[in-house]
Amino acid sequence: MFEPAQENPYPDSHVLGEGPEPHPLLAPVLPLLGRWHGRGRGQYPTLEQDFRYEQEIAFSHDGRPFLRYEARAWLVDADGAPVRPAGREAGWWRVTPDASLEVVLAHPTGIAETYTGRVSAPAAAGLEIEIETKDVSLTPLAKEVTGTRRHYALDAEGLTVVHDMAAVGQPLQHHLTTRLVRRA
Ligand code: HEM
Repeated sequence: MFEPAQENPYPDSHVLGEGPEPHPLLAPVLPLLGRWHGRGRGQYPTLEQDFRYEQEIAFSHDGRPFLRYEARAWLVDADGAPVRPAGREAGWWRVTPDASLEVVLAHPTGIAETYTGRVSAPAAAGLEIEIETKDVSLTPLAKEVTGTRRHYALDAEGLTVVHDMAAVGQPLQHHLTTRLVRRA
């Protein structure tokens, strides 16, 4: 009934210089492009114990003014051995002409978040991004999350992500900090 489909002519790229030319509006966030891997520590007042994890993050683009974002984490024990899969999320980071960000993220735990935020470059080769939820939407079985704020800081050493969360009756406070390096 249909002709055979052709190869996708608009592939995503994680690497500058490969694939489509990045859209000019992406300039402020281009240092994020690529695959990142790191370790983190987490806590929340409702949890008996703090926890450790590893995380992979990937940012790519298809030539339009947004990044595709995906992250997955797994808990590790004190020796770094894997314990079990943990948080996963995926979404889109749209960059506006005034270098503001509009971010949409979805979680397998029934949580969908929209964020607004901004990019700043405080030091040469550095990058700081802060995004805060505008809305959080929950499926019936999701845990109650009412807001989150994320801070991304990129310097010569790598990428640090700090994630604060208001959830399960608690005010906005620290849940996660991850330190990542670019994956070859
Ligand atoms: C690196 C990613 C993440 C890791 C490693 C992580 C890890 C954890 C762990 C270990 C717990 C304790 C419960 C359990 O053992 O499953 C937990 C609880 C929780 N997390 Fe996360 N999390 C991550 C991301 C997120 C995100 C993105 C959100 C919200 C959008 C979130 C919201 C929550 C909530 C609401 C709880 C339940 C607290 C409670 O019921 O007392 N987490 N997380």
